[in-house]
Amino acid sequence: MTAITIAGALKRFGSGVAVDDVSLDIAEGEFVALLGPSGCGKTTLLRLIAGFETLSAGSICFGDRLVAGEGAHVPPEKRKVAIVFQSYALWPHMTVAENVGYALRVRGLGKAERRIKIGEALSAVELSGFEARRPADLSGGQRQRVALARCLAMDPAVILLDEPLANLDVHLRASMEETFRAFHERTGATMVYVTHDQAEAMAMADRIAVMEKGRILQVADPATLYDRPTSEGVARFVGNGRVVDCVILGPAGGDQSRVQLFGAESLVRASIGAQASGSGRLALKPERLAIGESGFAARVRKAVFKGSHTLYEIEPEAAPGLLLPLPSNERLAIGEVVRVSVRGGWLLPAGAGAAPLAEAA
Ligand SMILES: Nc1ncnc2c1ncn2[C@@H]1O[C@H](COP(=O)(O)OP(=O)(O)OP(=O)(O)O)[C@@H](O)[C@H]1O
Repeated sequence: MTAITIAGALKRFGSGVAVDDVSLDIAEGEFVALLGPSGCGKTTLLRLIAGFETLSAGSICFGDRLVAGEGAHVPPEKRKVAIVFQSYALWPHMTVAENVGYALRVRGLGKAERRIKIGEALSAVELSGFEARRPADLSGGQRQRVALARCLAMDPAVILLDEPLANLDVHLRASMEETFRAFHERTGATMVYVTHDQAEAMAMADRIAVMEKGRILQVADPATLYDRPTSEGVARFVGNGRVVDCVILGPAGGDQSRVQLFGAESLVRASIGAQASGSGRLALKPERLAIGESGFAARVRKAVFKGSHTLYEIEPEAAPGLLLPLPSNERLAIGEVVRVSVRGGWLLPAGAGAAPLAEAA
């Protein structure tokens, strides 16, 4: 397996910049997701890693080996990368075993060796016994697992995945997330996974790079991205967050600060770079708001029953026109005024930037 070092990667298409000065270190055996809205440059970055695009500036190394940049461009077939796309691109006339073993045959491996590698690869995706089936006789999820087995049999240094679950229905996606996770644990492969679906990225990746307009806004493990965003863009994009104005009253010990929010005082978490006083920007996740006895006053404006809970939209009395999502099991009437407390708001670092990123899907 191979570490990937991307340094100052730039990709221009004509006058447009698709990937803008991206630096990212991916450790050997790490599972990194590239997450962001449509057009943010994640597929282009993946294609640069694969070698399908040439860099306009910067460099990419696999381990110690320079594969792109400084006049070098190692072609895709020499990079030992395997790619899994949305469309599985299986040969319909070949059996599962033939599909998985095709590239091995082209490479000149003998029959016995091929059989072993095919067996191992199919076992890694839990498809042992499916060798003789044809793609038409498989479900969508099984086909995607054959595509995974095919790339595994190639013994790749790096596995790149471009929205591989986009064509599958919701139930299948959940079970395929499990398959990818198990596959990663079992193989220890270095994996880079492109998606615009944050739940998918959160469920699988060791770290997530959130991209916007060709740049990486933040790279962190899923919990850090969710709880400690460093920019307004990430705070909004991840976990359907909202960013609101508050007044910082002062530190409250540890990483806590006291803030005035919609006319009530709250304890929130603060980053090291957060200001000690003055006006601040507070990141709120819907499930960190709770209806109770204390807190700011807000009017219930909308209610959508979701089965396990009801998703309310509340309008703080101190901020007319601002609607905040709040999931709750309480039964509240539209128009009712409630008290809302903040549990675990996150005071953004000063200068976190107000660049808007498309709301999460
Ligand atoms: N071959 C190309 N020629 C010109 N512009 C391109 C080319 N490929 C990508 N772009 C542009 O580069 C930007 C980034 O595209 P890219 O496909 O990397 O985004 P993405 O985040 O993967 O989006 P999506 O999720 O929609 O696939 C877009 O503005 C796109 O139009």
